[in-house]
Amino acid sequence: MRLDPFYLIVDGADWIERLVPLGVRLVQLRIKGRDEAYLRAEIRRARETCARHGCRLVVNDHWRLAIEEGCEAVHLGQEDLAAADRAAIRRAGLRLGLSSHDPRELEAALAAGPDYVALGPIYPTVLKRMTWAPQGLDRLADWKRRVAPLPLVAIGGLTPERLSGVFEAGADCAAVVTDVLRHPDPEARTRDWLAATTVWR
Ligand SMILES: Cc1ncc(COP(=O)(O)OP(=O)(O)O)c(N)n1
Ligand SMILES: Cc1nc(C(=O)O)sc1CCOP(=O)(O)O
Ligand SMILES: [Mg+2]
Repeated sequence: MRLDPFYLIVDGADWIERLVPLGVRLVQLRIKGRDEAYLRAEIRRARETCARHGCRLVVNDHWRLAIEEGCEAVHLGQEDLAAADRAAIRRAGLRLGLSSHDPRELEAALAAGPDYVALGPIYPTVLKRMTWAPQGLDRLADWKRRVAPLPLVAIGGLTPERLSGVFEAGADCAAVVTDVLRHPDPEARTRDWLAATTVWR
């Protein structure tokens, strides 16, 4: 699986309608704490928008809905993975991205046969409470050696200014939430990310 180097993560289909038309090629819909009807409607809208704009959509957590809505990819954390029906995910032809935060989780992720592996948080993140200290770039380089030839996604506290370090350490792709969604001008920041990742595309 070849990943675009810019992986935008958003919490609603409205964001996808705003930002994907700017040229985003890889987006994750990450919605927490909503009921199934809401999630299904959001996934459907996101899928339609992404299909129109040639953007790959990854659904976070909700693999059953992703299958039912004919999506292409899901991202699961370790607890999500333990509870998921991997055979059903594979039968549906879904691509699978997995989180990892330590060597034990990396081993479990690789054993599940993913299409990419994510490592985080590379830098401190304000998005969610994490029990792991920032991993840093040396850890990322170590992960690259263990994960290749699968693509490696870096996540956590990333900004355009931090991208060269992250890609030079071995990441194939950089995922972001806060730096774009909480920017005063998310459209302009999305363009900054697209420009900053051009050289890695
Ligand atoms: C690309 C990417 N990497 C890591 C995560 C985190 O997934 P998870 O550990 O399941 O945590 P939540 O995002 O569900 O809170 C991700 N979503 N995407
Ligand atoms: C959702 C998520 N998962 C992480 C992990 O390490 O698995 S770090 C993270 C937050 C990423 O958001 P931001 O770009 O705002 O720091
Ligand atoms: Mg999850």
